[in-house]
Amino acid sequence: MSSSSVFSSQNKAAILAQALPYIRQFHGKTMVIKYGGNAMTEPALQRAFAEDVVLLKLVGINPVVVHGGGPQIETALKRLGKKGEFVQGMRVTDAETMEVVEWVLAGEVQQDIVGLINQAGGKAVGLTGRDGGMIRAKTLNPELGQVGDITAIDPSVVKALQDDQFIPVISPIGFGEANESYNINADVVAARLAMVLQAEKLLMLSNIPGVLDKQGQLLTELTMKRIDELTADGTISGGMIPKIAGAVDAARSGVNAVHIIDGRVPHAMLLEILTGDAYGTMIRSH
Ligand SMILES: Nc1ncnc2c1ncn2[C@@H]1O[C@H](COP(=O)(O)OP(=O)(O)O)[C@@H](O)[C@H]1O
Ligand SMILES: CC(=O)N[C@@H](CCC(=O)OP(=O)(O)O)C(=O)O
Repeated sequence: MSSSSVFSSQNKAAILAQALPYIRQFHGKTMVIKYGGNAMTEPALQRAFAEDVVLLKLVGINPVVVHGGGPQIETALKRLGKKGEFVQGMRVTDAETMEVVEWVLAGEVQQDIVGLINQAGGKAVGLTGRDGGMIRAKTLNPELGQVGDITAIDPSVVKALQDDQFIPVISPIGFGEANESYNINADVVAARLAMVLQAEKLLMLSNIPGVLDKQGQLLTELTMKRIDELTADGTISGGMIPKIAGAVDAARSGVNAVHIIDGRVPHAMLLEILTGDAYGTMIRSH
């Protein structure tokens, strides 16, 4: 069905006009967008995502993209006869896995996103946490190998790029005291960057409608108390653990709005930012 048969001209005009107060409110503000590996599997959806990012930039909002790539790393490991192992949503990362992680994230995944944003008319620049000395890390837990715990973030390279109208696209890789590489969960990087950049919003795009309860129903809003309950009873598990932890940290540290939204819904991010409609799960700081 073409979109013209769904929306009348008046409806389209109403939707566009609705965006104006949001464009005004968010002009000049930074929004950190976590683009999860599970949300980037469909070419048409990837193009829609890139268009949304460019549109945000063109209306004066500063998008900063932090990408994941868990499933893409998994595919590459499989080719080498290896299988990923996760503990509490973190990939156990031996030296060989670290090489694959860097090669996949800073290679094909990042370059695909950069290419699509540029094709859509933006000026994207791919970075890892090494660039501009952005993300310093240390070992999180020796049992997880080279999984990084962020010790410091220097966002000056991101700010410089933003000021020159570039769109930063960041791979979640950090570096340590001896210049060693660290694999950091992309949700954690996005949340920490949102905090240091004092972002207006942190949007996390995944392959689920939002946070679901035990019955699989969408929870549209989550308070800290409810998050504690859902974590304690195991409703929040696997990849949702670092996502929620990052969301909570960001919400508590002054990021105005933190949303977990469905990256499989075309333009969900744009609708969330530029209309009065609520999508996915919003995490509250109290
Ligand atoms: N309560 C929950 N609600 C929704 N998803 C959950 C929940 N608990 C665990 N998950 C899992 O978390 C996954 C999202 O995290 P992750 O796989 O890291 O996604 P991404 O790669 O998009 O960051 C979901 O696909 C789902 O399997
Ligand atoms: C330590 C850790 O788990 N790192 C992640 C980094 C990529 C990521 O976070 O990708 P998604 O956002 O697609 O899950 C990993 O190796 O899979």
